[in-house]
Amino acid sequence: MTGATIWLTGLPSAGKTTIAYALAERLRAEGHRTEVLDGDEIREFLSAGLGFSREDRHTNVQRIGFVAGLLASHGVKVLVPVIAPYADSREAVRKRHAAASTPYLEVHVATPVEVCSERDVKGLYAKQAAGEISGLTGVDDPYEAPAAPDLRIESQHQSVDESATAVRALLAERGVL
Ligand SMILES: Nc1ncnc2c1ncn2[C@@H]1O[C@H](COP(=O)(O)OS(=O)(=O)O)[C@@H](OP(=O)(O)O)[C@H]1O
Ligand SMILES: Nc1ncnc2c1ncn2[C@@H]1O[C@H](COP(=O)(O)OP(=O)(O)O)[C@@H](O)[C@H]1O
Repeated sequence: MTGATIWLTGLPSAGKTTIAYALAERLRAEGHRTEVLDGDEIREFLSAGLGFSREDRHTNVQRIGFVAGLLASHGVKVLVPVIAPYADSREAVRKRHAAASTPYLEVHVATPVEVCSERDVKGLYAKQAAGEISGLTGVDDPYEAPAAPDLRIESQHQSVDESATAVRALLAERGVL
């Protein structure tokens, strides 16, 4: 079975987690070994204690990239719904996968910040607006959008099912399925 890391990058509430779990369910039903490395879970365990400074986000992304690469090298389809706001952090993960000849695909869930802040799944945009938190990605903290992702998803114009189908089609096109 061909393994791969599929990184879903984008702003909070863009739809990364929802798409990852929807696709994971489908891939598992088709018999593919699949894992989701959810940012929130990782921050509770593997990256416990890390915050949201540039340095901590970089460390978080490198740790997740390392684990994803290991799993992928053993034939697992690894879905990674993690913001990964810095281009150099993502590039380092991509390079390590390339060095190990492990497939790596980058999906930009490119939902505009206006839509994300309306969805506000975790209430973070409201908290930032109320001055209760700062350093929120895409609002008062940087998000460096990928210049050339393998796929760009505009989740504001499609259903979850359509978004998951688009990512699945990318995997098929790149010979990962
Ligand atoms: N300041 C700030 N900025 C961005 N996100 C914040 C922040 N504080 C908490 N959160 C919540 O933590 C989740 C982001 O963690 P990640 O590990 O995906 O981010 S990162 O790649 O390390 O930047 C992210 O999850 P998602 O909403 O699923 O993206 C947020 O809910
Ligand atoms: N096409 C779509 N893809 C993904 N999520 C969507 C889509 N359309 C609407 N949504 C909604 O947007 C929200 C995205 O939340 P979530 O997946 O937690 O975002 P993130 O993981 O990027 O923070 C969910 O409530 C989801 O139902």
